[in-house]
Amino acid sequence: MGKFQIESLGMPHYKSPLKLSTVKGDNIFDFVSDADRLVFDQSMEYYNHCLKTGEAPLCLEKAGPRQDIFFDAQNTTAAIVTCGGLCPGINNVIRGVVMGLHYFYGVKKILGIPYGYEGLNPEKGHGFVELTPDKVKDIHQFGGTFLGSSRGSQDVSKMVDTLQANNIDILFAIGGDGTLKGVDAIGQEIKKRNAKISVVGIPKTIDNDIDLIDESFGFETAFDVASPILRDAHNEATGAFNGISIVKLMGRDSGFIAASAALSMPVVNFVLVPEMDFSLEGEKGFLKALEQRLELKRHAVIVVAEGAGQHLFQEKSGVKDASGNVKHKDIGLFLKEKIGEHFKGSSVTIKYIDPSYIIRSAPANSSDSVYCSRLAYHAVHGAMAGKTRFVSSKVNNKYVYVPISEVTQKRKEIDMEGEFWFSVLQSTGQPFSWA
Ligand SMILES: Nc1ncnc2c1ncn2[C@@H]1O[C@H](COP(=O)(O)OP(=O)(O)OP(=O)(O)O)[C@@H](O)[C@H]1O
Ligand SMILES: O=P(O)(O)OC[C@H]1O[C@](O)(CO)[C@@H](O)[C@@H]1O
Ligand SMILES: [Mg+2]
Repeated sequence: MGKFQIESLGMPHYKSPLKLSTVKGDNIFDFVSDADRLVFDQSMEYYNHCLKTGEAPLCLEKAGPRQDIFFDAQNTTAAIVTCGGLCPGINNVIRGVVMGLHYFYGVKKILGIPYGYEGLNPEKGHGFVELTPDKVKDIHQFGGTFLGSSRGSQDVSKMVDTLQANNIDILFAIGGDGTLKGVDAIGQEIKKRNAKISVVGIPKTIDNDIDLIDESFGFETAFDVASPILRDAHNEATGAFNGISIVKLMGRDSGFIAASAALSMPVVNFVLVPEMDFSLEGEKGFLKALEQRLELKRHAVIVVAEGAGQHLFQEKSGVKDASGNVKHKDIGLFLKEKIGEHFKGSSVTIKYIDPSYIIRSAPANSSDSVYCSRLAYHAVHGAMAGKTRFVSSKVNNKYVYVPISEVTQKRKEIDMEGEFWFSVLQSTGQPFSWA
């Protein structure tokens, strides 16, 4: 199977109940065909490479409703699970999937799986929640997840047993890299058993660290919530002679939230992210740069991502969460302590702000709400067509289906040589390099 080729459960043999068109110009949306593809790498360099080598360009399958579908909607049971940390917009996605299944296709039975993959382990005794349009119609107004979530591994084989025992035909998993690896493993087990169950991922993480896709839903809301906190941190810093505000923002291994929040509220003087190597001491160290900044302006705002500067700790964090993710040492408090020691004896006021979970438990902003609905509808169309082990996503600003295995190979990080990071440096005025 070629790269980016979406796996299918079999020949679609039902006609879609959607009254769409197949001709252009009639003002009715056209069904999307599996042959509708979009070139992945749009650079001139890649175009020239393809011309030179005769290679066909790598393409992604366009998302959208198919004319022929795999599942008989009347007899289809779908299920939705949400796993990992909270993220703005989860409820919008749940709502969108339920509405799409019910109103577009007429699917009658939709089950909510409580508390993440735990809910697929009958020994936990969580049961299922029956989801109807009436039950989910208002949930987009709230942050969090209507279904509850969890971390921690579950036996893949047992989870597939549960799907089969409950005649579930489609599983929608809303989650980050771990969830997507999990649902891909479930998909592989389903394939081994030659069962006809479609598994679909909808990438969720405020860290925005899912590879290949433009952005994960909820990320924008997260830095939107962080933005006024930075404004206020700036007020605190300017309110004192040599005032320093340190704000720690989430971002386990990628610093997108810290960097985007700083760009959205351009009062930040230093952004420290996990992708960055920096030292505290020395002529080119962070403390020297901070000293120079205070000398010049008498205040400074520092935004530090949770996973930044872990190399500065003498001992690595040995602590992991239930899913095996490393729980990083507290870089915010560490910085506060080191800055305090460095400026000991001089008149410096340090304010430390840790908004922590506040940025991810908020409801989705308008832009994320739009995004969540569209991702959910596309997930429904792909699943009903019998596609499996794919994520509904946006790449190069277009809605596409991408094999889950392609987005879970590595984590997305800020490119330190890229224009995005350069814009952060232009905004903060911090040194381009710490070496
Ligand atoms: N390779 C895997 N196979 C099966 N299940 C997995 C795998 N990796 C992770 N999981 C499961 O996926 C679930 C969610 O994983 P995790 O806690 O890492 O959150 P996440 O989806 O990555 O979201 P977040 O962005 O909050 O980290 C957990 O129940 C975890 O055990
Ligand atoms: O404390 P929890 O719920 O395990 O989650 C913390 C982690 O989850 C994230 O918010 C991603 O979902 C990370 O930024 C953070 O490191
Ligand atoms: Mg994760």
